[in-house]
Amino acid sequence: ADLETDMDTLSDNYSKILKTDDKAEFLQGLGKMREAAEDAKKSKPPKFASKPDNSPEIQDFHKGLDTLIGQIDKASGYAKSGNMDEAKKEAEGFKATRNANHKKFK
Ligand code: HEM
Repeated sequence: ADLETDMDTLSDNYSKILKTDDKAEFLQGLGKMREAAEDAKKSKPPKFASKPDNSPEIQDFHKGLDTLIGQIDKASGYAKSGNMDEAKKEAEGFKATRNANHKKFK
């Protein structure tokens, strides 16, 4: 998918997971977020469209997505072991990653 579509998928599922306390629904939403974040690595931010893949800008873009993926995996781990409170707390932390990366790349 293109970057905008991946971001819309991140956004839709992020709203869902913040609203639910249902473990299965939470994990399903995180799974879709993870796929979208991985897929986003195939694109470049429009403002850095002409930068090569090995440029500092694109490497830093990938690093931002990997940070989010790491947080998604942590939240999944908590949810799988039944600790929904910790899982939701971890998910709240996605916001800081989103905001920091949007400042640089959006
Ligand atoms: C929970 C995490 C995130 C959410 C919910 C989110 C959501 C969004 C949304 C709703 C948009 C606007 C899409 C549109 O124009 O239709 C957007 C754009 C964008 N986001 Fe994110 N984002 C997240 C994380 C990130 C991360 C980690 C990065 C980079 C490492 C990133 C980079 C961008 C860029 C470059 C755009 C502009 C895309 C374009 O203009 O084509 N986002 N994001």
